[in-house]
Amino acid sequence: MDLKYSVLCLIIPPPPKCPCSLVLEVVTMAMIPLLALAGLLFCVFRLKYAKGRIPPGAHPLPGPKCYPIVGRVHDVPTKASWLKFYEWSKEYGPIYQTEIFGTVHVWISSEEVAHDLLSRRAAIYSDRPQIPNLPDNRTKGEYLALSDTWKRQRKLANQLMMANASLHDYPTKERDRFLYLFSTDPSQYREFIEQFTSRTVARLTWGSPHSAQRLRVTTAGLLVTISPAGALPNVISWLMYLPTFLSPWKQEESARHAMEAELLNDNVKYAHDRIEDGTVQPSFIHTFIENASLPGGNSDYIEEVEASYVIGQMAIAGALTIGSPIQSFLLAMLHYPEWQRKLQSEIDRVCDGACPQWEDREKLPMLRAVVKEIIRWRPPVPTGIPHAIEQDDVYNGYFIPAGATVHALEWAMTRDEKTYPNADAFNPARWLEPEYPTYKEPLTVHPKLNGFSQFGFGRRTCQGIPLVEQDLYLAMGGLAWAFDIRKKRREDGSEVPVHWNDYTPLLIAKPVPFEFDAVARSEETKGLLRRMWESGKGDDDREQEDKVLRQELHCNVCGKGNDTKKKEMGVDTPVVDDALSDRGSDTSGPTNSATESVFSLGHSDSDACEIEHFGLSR
Ligand code: HEM
Repeated sequence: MDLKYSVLCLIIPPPPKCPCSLVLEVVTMAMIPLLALAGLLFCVFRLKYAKGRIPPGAHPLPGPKCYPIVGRVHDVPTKASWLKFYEWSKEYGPIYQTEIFGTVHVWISSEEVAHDLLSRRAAIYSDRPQIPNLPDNRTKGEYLALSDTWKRQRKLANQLMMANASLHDYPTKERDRFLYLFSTDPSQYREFIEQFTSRTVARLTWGSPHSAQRLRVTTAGLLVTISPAGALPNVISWLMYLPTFLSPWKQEESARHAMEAELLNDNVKYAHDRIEDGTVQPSFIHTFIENASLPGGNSDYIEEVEASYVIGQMAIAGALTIGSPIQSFLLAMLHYPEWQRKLQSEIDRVCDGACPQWEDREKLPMLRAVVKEIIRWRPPVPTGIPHAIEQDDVYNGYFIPAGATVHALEWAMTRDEKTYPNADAFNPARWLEPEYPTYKEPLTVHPKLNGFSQFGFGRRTCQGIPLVEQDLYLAMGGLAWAFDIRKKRREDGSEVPVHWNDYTPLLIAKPVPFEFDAVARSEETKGLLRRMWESGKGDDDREQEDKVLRQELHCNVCGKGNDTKKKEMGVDTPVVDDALSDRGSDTSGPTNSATESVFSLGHSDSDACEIEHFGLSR
């Protein structure tokens, strides 16, 4: 409970209670132990039932000894849980199981086993588990669940991606805008990166970046909702049976869900309005609406409201993920300056002093190798996105019960020394030189992201790879072209240390903040960056630009005007409104406990500040 509230309660006695609320309180108090007991019995029953089904000759999977009911929950750290699961894989092998509160979790740490099960036996390994804190994720059809639904929805997502395969010039425009903003204040790197990824995907999905900030808020909330380290019911699953009035998690999720629904509806309406006034821009929603009106078009098998969720999930997935490798890139450049120099010299030679464009990609294998190596070195989804198995199965003599949650442990796969010698080192050469097992020709095509283990297995693989590839290539290429990224130095000349592998704990892991200097590589670059912002900014940036030029920035919530902000930053640089939020990477969340939540409704000043900045009220 809030400390201020507890203190207030001591000073001011609460008002006398009405009989109705007393009855409610008594019923509530009586229900909690009953629900707890029912939950525990349910867990015991599920596990006993699963064990009773092991066919003759098969054995349970190896794994750490599990205690009744809780399993090994006490052993799983809230921070960097993937390191613990990786440690167990070294002890118990490439496939092992743990139990947590009645659910069997199967952990796969070898690509070969993942392909054997998730790809070759995809017919029974392609379901998604229920997310306890998102209880209707499997039934409602909003989050790609249940086989008929996800097959239909994936088909639509593929069609929309193919119809917009060029991605138009959205990634380039947004990259150009991002580089300039970054040059104004590199310490706001998380904010500017999140703006870049959410604006790009908002343009691609809805034809305009105007709702990118709302997308970030609802996405931050969804990440907490679905992450094991985000909301307690995801660990203690029987908490999902608490009625809404007793469950703060359900209350938060339903507020977030309402905001998400509003965002999706607004964007569909926006597309219809722009079609009507003749100013529509290419996007997934536009493709859907256009096709739906054709005979045999999309509306024959999918309704607009369902399509708005398919498209919305693409927007959410895009806003959630791509920022992680861009931040990891900055971290890698600080630890491996020699690779920064090599990358810069490839870009300078091939592009003749210009910023790399998507059309240059065939001639820039090192840049593509850096992109892929960043994802290998610091996997953005280190524990993978779980599948669920629909029928009992036996693999190499081991029994895997129906309903088990199956995790492709991406972190462990990237540490496999046979495939990635000296796996802890950031080494793009492993994709470029024939002596490495991962080398593949021709270098005009390889390395590329398609087919990489880090985007999943079987029928549920990531559907956003073309966008990831282009966004990362442009952002990392642009940063290397424009800046020298260096460790910060204190007044006495000593270096400010930068962490090596300290990442946020939610499903999408991002580096915790670190300090660095980013210096434009030449005076000419500075001028070019300003001109690139001019071409990258959208109509919606006019207001922001006015503020930049007039230096009239002001934070509505914390009350800090531009002077205060400039003083804090110690510089005389223009900043934009968005940049005032101190929660740039909150899609990954600062939590280090399963009970702390990034998205605690109205709980912290910075939440309130962000919501106000984004023009939201809940
Ligand atoms: C660095 C960026 C990204 C990474 C590392 C990543 C990784 C993943 C992984 C591991 C999965 C689960 C695969 C499986 O279950 O086997 C997944 C699913 C998915 N991704 Fe991505 N992703 C990224 C970006 C994106 C983007 C930009 C989009 C959309 C524009 C996207 C759309 C999706 C969708 C829709 C699914 C769900 C597919 C399903 O459930 O059938 N992802 N992604």
